[in-house]
Amino acid sequence: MGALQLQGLRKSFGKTEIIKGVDLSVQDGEFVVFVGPSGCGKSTLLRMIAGLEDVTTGTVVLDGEDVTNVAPARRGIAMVFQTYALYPHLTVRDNMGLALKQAGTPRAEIARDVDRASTMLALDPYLDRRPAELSGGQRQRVAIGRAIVRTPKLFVFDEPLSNLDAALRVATRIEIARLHRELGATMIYVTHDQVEAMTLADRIVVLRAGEVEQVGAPMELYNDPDNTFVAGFIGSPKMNFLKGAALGDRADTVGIRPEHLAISREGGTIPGTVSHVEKLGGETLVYVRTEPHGLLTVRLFGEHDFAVDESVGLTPDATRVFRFDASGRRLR
Ligand SMILES: Nc1ncnc2c1ncn2[C@@H]1O[C@H](COP(=O)(O)OP(=O)(O)OP(=O)(O)O)[C@@H](O)[C@H]1O
Repeated sequence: MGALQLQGLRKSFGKTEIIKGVDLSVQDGEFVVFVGPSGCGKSTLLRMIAGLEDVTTGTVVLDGEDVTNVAPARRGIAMVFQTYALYPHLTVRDNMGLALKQAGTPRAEIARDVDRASTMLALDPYLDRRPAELSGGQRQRVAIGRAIVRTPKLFVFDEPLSNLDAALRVATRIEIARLHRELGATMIYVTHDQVEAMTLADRIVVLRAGEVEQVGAPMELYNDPDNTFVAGFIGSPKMNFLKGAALGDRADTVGIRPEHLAISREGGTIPGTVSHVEKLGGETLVYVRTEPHGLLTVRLFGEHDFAVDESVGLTPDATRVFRFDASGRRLR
């Protein structure tokens, strides 16, 4: 139940091709996250899977069935969006049970399924309220509950947490991870949030301008990126890119993560000047102006007192550098 194959998927709006040939196989029960810069086509791809957007060429296969031309409601896919799209005049209970009611499900069965979902999502105390009487996080839980009661083959989520404040985002993220474990359902999730992608995904799909750059488990992408794009996109703060020639390195570009760049007042391989310091509590980020590499980021654990305009030296941990050729491809 819930295996998905995308084969040669393409999508054009007018003359502009937005999705440029995507092949992807998602296993039953897998949690796959789409990430990529704004406008790269994440939502469009998700909407093509759900049937909300026509496919220009290619096929969508769900559970072994070609659903490319099947209407959204008949695909067995439940969708959760950034905006909750709840019916304001219906109670939480009725919002959650509506799809089942419309499908002609017997009343007792609806009540049982709604109760089960509401218990999973800790919504029991709110079943008789209307959406206006709920917080944003509670509303999003109702939208998720509405998806669960349909026992879909596949869940698709389009930035479901981006309207929530920081604390609620964390709580709801953990709930989604738990739901995935409990339901064992296939989930496809679009986000621009690094932490959501890293913590929720079994595999992350990195998209760039309508094409797949790399697919892999979060730590695989972090530890073994194929190119400068993936290396720069996965990880926050992002990887530093240095000029190989200036370091006497055979590579065009040398990548080093901020946590693998040592900083010292006594000097180092790369001289520079502190341009800015951010103390985040548990860690300190020091931004250092260098020649010819530009602004580099150093990540230190704990609190550190580097001052703006101070002269420092940076030294990359030689065992943690990534090498890339002039086209950005990884040299292994
Ligand atoms: N209905 C449409 N007509 C024309 N162009 C569209 C349409 N929908 C999306 N696009 C374009 O397709 C591209 C991809 O959009 P999409 O919403 O899929 O990107 P995204 O990766 O989800 O971006 P974001 O992270 O900003 O939400 C964008 O350039 C967008 O302007």
